[in-house]
Amino acid sequence: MYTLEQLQSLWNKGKYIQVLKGNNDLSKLVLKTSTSSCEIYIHGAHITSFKTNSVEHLFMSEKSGFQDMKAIRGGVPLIWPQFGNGKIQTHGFARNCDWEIHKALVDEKTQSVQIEFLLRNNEYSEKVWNCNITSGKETINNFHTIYRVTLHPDFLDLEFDVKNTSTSPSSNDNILEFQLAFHTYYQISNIENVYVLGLDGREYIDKMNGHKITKEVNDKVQISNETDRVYLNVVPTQSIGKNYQPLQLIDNGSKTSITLTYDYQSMPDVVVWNPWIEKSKKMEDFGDNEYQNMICIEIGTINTPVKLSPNQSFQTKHSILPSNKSSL
Ligand SMILES: O=P(O)(O)OC[C@H]1O[C@H](O)[C@H](O)[C@@H](O)[C@@H]1O
Repeated sequence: MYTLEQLQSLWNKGKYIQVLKGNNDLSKLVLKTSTSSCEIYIHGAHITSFKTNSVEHLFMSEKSGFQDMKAIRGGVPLIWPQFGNGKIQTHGFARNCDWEIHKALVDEKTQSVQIEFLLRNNEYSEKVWNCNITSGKETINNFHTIYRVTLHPDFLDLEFDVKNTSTSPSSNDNILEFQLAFHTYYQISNIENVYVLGLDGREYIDKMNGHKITKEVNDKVQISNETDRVYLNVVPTQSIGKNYQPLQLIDNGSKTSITLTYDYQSMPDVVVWNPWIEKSKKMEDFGDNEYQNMICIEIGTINTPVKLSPNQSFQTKHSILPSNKSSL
């Protein structure tokens, strides 16, 4: 475990990258370009702020704890290797543990700043997360995971790479199986003012209605009650018979929009979540009325987990592109 001073001497890069003391004395990285900024906690490799032209795009709960082994509420929690409930803790452990800083790069030509985090199997993961193997005996999952965050002057790139580092000779054994989601909380003027484009005609698992598979019939998806849906295969296809509409969050209150692009092959699912009134009251680390100022649009691979044989790798990418105010 590095001290703040050690992290600063290793990773500070002039005006572009600074390691600072964040909430509850946890260390955070502050990335800056001429027009944008981003803050990332080492705890969970958790992005807590992304601004372009001084406008904040991410919602953070005022009641979020910043505690060891707990997730931060808001920003971009990284959900890996499990989404929701399952064999290990809800939404996996990547959001609850400290990541290693692996690389820091400043590209003056493209005006971008990049941080690379690394997570490998560790004492904790080895205790809680075993492989499914065919030969009977359970073994630990061996993995090498890279999370790359690149801040550009007007958008943010998130890349996630996983390698199964098991040395098992049999490809049927030691399969690394996981789900993944970028569980992003967007800051909005008010839930009444927003809608999501790009989901029309898609099927979704409606977690508020017994996981019923339902077809989205709205061009504009608006939220007016507790919403918890996993949209499936949100991949552009000809069969829809309409022009391709990218996934977009429109806020008519602030007159802004955010376009979300992602690698459809590796991350075909999109979650839309808002806890609404009753659930907000039950969540300890979330304000009673904060549901009005956030919406989660989560890109991931949830319905079909990824399975990697020993030595196989997985790579994916997601970008968050805010518009200029004038574009609406
Ligand atoms: O409270 P958390 O573990 O962070 O989960 C918050 C929410 O995350 C996702 O969006 C799930 O679809 C929801 O079912 C869950 O309530």
